[in-house]
Amino acid sequence: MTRIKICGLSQEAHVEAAVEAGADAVGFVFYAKSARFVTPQRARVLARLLPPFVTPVGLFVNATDAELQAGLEALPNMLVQFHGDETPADCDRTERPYLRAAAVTPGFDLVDFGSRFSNAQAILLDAPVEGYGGGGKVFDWSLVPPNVSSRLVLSGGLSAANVADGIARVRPWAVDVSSGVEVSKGIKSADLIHQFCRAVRRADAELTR
Ligand SMILES: O=C(O)c1ccccc1N[C@@H]1O[C@H](COP(=O)(O)O)[C@@H](O)[C@H]1O
Repeated sequence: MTRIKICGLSQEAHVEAAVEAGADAVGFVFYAKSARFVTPQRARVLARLLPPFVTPVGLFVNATDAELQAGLEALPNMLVQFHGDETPADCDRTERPYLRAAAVTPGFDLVDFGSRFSNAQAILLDAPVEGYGGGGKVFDWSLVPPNVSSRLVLSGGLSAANVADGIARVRPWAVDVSSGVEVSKGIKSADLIHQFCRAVRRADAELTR
């Protein structure tokens, strides 16, 4: 079963929609330059709506120790997503479970990346975009080698229309979406969140037939 993360939430209604739709994780963007930025205090309010077994994820881009600490104080049970230029040592700073994002370009060596970030719970594959992420761009899925030992989260330009294809080709542990469930940059749609989660479930059902 492919796990689902809905990222970049800033409104109560969309956190509720993600939970109702069956998302396994919801992401809060602690990167001030993002259109989806929320303060740790706001994320804390939103995360109170989460039931057990739905994981809050805090997304950081080249954060300072103080920024990381503020996020962790607001959401002590969060999974950390490093989506910038962080080194393995940067990611190990918090001693917390984390996802490490990688921009996939021709020549990208996923095996080497996975062994450098061996403490990551999963490697999150994204397209190279300006502003580090959340660009709604799909990368070339054929660049992902088969049978990599790292757990993979597929992201980058996913939507209800293409997520089944992505799952069939990459066979990721989880998928992550932001732009593809928005009506405009930073504005989520409960309807699109539901459509996305239904498309993932259909894709899983198709693969087990
Ligand atoms: O969402 C953002 O604004 C963002 C900013 C900086 C780094 C990452 C960001 N989001 C992550 O980018 C990927 C792909 O998103 P999209 O579906 O293509 O819009 C996803 O992992 C988001 O969590």
